[in-house]
Order: sequence, then structure tokens, then C-alpha cells
Amino acid sequence: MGLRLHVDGDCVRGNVTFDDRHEGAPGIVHGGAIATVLDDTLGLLLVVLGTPAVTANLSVDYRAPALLQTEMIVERWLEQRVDRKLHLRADLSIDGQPVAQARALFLAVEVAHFEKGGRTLLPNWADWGPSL
Ligand SMILES: CCCCCCCCCCCCCC(=O)SCCNC(=O)CCNC(=O)[C@H](O)C(C)(C)COP(=O)(O)OP(=O)(O)OC[C@H]1O[C@@H](n2cnc3c(N)ncnc32)[C@H](O)[C@@H]1OP(=O)(O)O
Repeated sequence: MGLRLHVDGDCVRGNVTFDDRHEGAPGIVHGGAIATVLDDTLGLLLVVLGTPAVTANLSVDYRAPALLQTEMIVERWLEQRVDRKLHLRADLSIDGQPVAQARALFLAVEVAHFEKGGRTLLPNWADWGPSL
């Protein structure tokens, strides 16, 4: 879907354009694809925050039809952190008009959480522990 992201202070911004593979209703992006982008790209925000974490809860308000082949802006940021709980926001918009708005609760986890999948992690993942 051609997602391009960049870091802007504490915020992560990017552009995304959905194509026919992401179609739900005719000409309109499937809501699950939108939720996937909003959730998955929060991962880059975790890198900015320096905190390994996983989604515990994700809620999406769909505010307007998301049209295929239309460039959208995606922005995400940390709203509040209370101990392990990261309250994150992610917005998708077209020309400044909201398309979808997500609120997510991420929980900071030990790096060992990601070892459960049996894949080898990058060497510097071992350094993430102190941010918990
Ligand atoms: C350098 C940094 C790099 C970063 C790289 C990024 C890595 C890439 C990541 C990409 C990611 C991409 C995104 C993805 O795809 S992440 C993949 C999808 N998510 C998961 O797989 C997570 C699966 N769930 C779990 O593993 C566990 O349930 C977790 C770890 C989340 C919590 O189990 P844990 O045993 O640890 O915690 P706890 O149960 O004692 O609860 C603790 C507190 O939290 C509260 N609570 C719990 N759940 C909920 C809920 N649903 N709503 C509201 N509250 C909830 C709970 O009440 C309690 O509160 P309190 O009583 O203390 O007040």
C-alpha cells in the first residue's frame, strides 16, 4: 500500500494509498485494512518512544469513506503513559478531513515477549529492557 513514514518530533507521520487489493465495499477501502495500517504503523512510534510494547486494545472510529487510489495522511502519537500502559492515537485523513481515528492501549512488554514466536531478534533488542 506504499506506506511511507517519517518521524516528526514525538509524532510519526506518513502517507498511504490503498489499492484494489484493499477494497471492501465497491471503491472503498475495507475497514480491516484501515485498522491494520493504524495498528501496525504504531510500531514505528514504539521505536521513537524506545519501548517494546504490544496492542492490548484498539478502537477505530470510521469517520468518512476511505476511497481507493487516494493519498491519505496517517499520524500517530502518544497521548498518555501510565506505567506500562501507553495510550496511543492514530489518525487517517484526506486533505485535512478525518477518515478514521484510532485509540489504542499498548502494554509495554519485556523483549522476551517477542521471543515466543521462535524467530531470531535483532541484536540490539536486548537493550530495550530499561524502558519498561
Ligand atoms: C526500541 C523500541 C522498539 C519497539 C519495537 C516495536 C515492536 C513491534 C511491535 C509491533 C506491534 C504491532 C501491533 C501488534 O500487532 S501487537 C500483536 C497483537 N497483540 C498481541 O498479540 C497482544 C496479546 N496479548 C498479550 O500478550 C497480553 O494480553 C498483554 C501483554 C497485552 C497483557 O498481558 P500482561 O500479563 O502483561 O498484563 P495484564 O493482563 O496483567 O494487564 C496489565 C494491565 O493492563 C490492563 N489490560 C490488559 N489488557 C487490557 C485490555 N485489552 N484492555 C484494557 N486494559 C487491559 C489490565 O487490566 C492491567 O491493568 P491494571 O490492573 O494493572 O490497572
